[in-house]
This record gives sequence, C-alpha cells and structure tokens, in this order.
Amino acid sequence: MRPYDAFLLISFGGPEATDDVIPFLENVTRGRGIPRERLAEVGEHYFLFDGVSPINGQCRELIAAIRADFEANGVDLPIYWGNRFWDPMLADTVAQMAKDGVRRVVALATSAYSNYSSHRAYLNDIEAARAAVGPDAPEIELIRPFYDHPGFIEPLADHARDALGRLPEGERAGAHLLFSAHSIPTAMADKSGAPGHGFGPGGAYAAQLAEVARLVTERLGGGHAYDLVYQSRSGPPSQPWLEPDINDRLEELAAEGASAVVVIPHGFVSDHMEVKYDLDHEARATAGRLGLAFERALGPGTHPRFVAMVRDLVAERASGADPVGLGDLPRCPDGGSDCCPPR
Ligand SMILES: CC1=C(CCC(=O)O)c2cc3nc(cc4[nH]c(cc5[nH]c(cc1n2)c(C)c5CCC(=O)O)c(CCC(=O)O)c4C)C(CCC(=O)O)=C3C
Ligand SMILES: [Fe+2]
Repeated sequence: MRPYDAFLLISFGGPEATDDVIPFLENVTRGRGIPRERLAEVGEHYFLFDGVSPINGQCRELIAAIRADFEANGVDLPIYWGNRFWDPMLADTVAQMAKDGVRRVVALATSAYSNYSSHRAYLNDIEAARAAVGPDAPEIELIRPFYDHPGFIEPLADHARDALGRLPEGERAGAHLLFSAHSIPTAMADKSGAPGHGFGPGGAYAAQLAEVARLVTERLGGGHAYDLVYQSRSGPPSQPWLEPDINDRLEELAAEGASAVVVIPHGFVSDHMEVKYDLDHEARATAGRLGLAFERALGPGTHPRFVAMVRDLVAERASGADPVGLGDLPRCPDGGSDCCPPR
C-alpha cells in the first residue's frame, strides 16, 4: 500500500523458556524502580507456565492472520515484527529492514490506548532502534491509539457475548460485567493523552477505558451493570496507582449480593500473561472463594474484524483520512507529537 513499503507489528515481548524469565524481567524493569520482591513474585507467574509467556505465540498468530487478510485484499506489503523487551527485538528488526532496503514503514503497536507505557514508550523505542541502526534505518510511522475503532470494539462485544453464554443459564441476565485494564501510576494516567485535554483524574487513559466499557455494554443489550476495574499493579505501595483492583471490587460485589461476573479484559489486545495469571488464576480464585460464578471473555486476538481493522488503519494512515472511531471522545490524531509524556 503506497506510500509504505513494509508493515511492522510492535509488541511487548515475553519469555519462551525458563532461562529467559529473569533476563526478560530485567529488560522490562530497567530503571523503573520496581521493588525486587515484586520481580521475584512476577517471575513465579511465568515459572508456573514453564517460563513461556503466551504473547509471542499470539503475535505469530496475529501476523499469520494479517498476512492472509492482506493477501486476500490485494495489500502487497511485507510484514515484520519487533518487540520492546524480548526476541525478536525491535532494534534487530529495524536492522533487518534496513538490510532489505525498506525505506518507509507503517507500524502498529499491540496496545490500544493512550498513556506513556502504551503509546509514548513505543514511539521512544522506535526512535532508539532507528538511532542504533543509523542513517540506513527506515522511517517508521506508528499508527494512533485505536481503542475507539469499531474493529476493536466489535470483537470485544462478540467475545463478551460468548462469555455470557458460558455462564449457567440462570446467571446470564443478571451477570455483572467487569472491564479490566492494566493499572498504571495515577501520575502517569493523569498526564495521558494530549496536554491540556481536560479529562480530569486518570487522564485520557481512564476516559478511553470508560468509553470502551460503555460502548461494549451498550452493544450487548440487556442493560447489564458494569464497572471499570484495574489489574496487575506493581510499584511500591506508597505510590498511588489506578483503582479499584479487580479483586477488591469482586469482594464488594459479593457483599452487595452479586452472583455472577463476566470479566472483559478490554485493556489488552490478546490473552497474554497478565490475563492468564492475574485474571484466569488470581481473580478467578477470588471469585471462587466468594461464591461468584466467573467467566472471562477472550481478547480481540485474531478475531477477523480485529484483523481487518489493521488493514483499515494502514489505509487510513496512508490516505491521511480522518480517524474512524466510535463514541464521544476526541479522536487521537496520527503522529501524537506531544501526547502521553512520562509521569
Ligand atoms: C499499560 C500497560 C500495558 C498494556 C499496554 C501494552 O501492552 O503495552 C502493559 C502490558 C504488558 N505488561 C507486561 C508485562 C509486564 N509489565 C510490567 C510492568 C509494568 N507494566 C505497566 C503498564 C502496562 N503494561 C507499568 C506502568 C509497569 C510498571 C513498570 C513501568 O513503569 O514501566 C512488568 C514488570 C513486573 C511487574 O511489575 O509486573 C511486566 C513483566 C506484558 C507481557 C505479558 C506477557 O509476558 O505475556 C504486557 C503485554
Ligand atoms: Fe505491564
């Protein structure tokens, strides 16, 4: 697709063997002030799965689906993949693209929202990788945060409907929906989005998460009660992070008389370790202890509408058309020159 000569998927990366776990965690937390105990604890989450994070496999599946979709729709772009924290590392991929003579790249991050960790960090890592490669490095344009795209919202709603359908029949109509996203420090959240956006506490990130929760609930019909909750908090206890934690909210819901919950991990694009451990393992156990029926909806993953969204976003970027989106928030512009500064 003109004006690009390659498509690049950029993801977080995850270990794929026991010996990868600690070096991976060191890459992620370098200079971040994460307490050592938290690292040891998170290492255990990975060891429980023999050191294999699902995220790289999910990227391979997504790339296979994008390749098939590009082919079926006449999009003639080679596809590359680079991670921020584990092999294939982004800098190596950028070096490979330079060797292959690639000059102009359109990139998508496996991260849908506005905040430093989900957006600005990707832009910074792209520039660091290009600088490491030198003058032959291609130009790389990162696609905007896409949380509001119908190709993100519709798969979430489809998968939430499936999860409701897995509850015992008598629990479906009254099920409480919990939309779960990665917690971040409140200082990072408050600054998310474009400067001076006026979203208030939690910034663009919390506002976007709330908007997606509303749009998905609306699509399900049935008037389900729902909340926005957070998971996977790290950092020292003295530092405020976005709340409520999903486990605390489950306690409250049980006390309020709820009997079934469907968790929708709308903060993520695939069912990686933060979903498998923090939701399927930990939150499910909390719900079980409280006597709540519990189902967890799949993430967008390789839902055909999500895969087609990638092609839509590439075309949008190539043509310079106005961003397509659902809901009431201002659209994120491409380029994002000054949005999502560090905390
Ligand atoms: C917003 C957000 C997303 C969603 C957007 C996106 O996808 O980008 C995300 C995704 C992910 N986070 C992941 C893993 C980790 N995140 C950590 C630490 C942190 N995450 C943060 C935020 C986010 N994280 C923050 C503010 C920290 C504190 C350190 C810092 O300020 O930067 C740590 C360190 C240990 C710990 O403290 O938990 C790990 C191991 C994996 C891989 C899972 C797998 O292996 O399958 C994925 C997809
Ligand atoms: Fe994270």
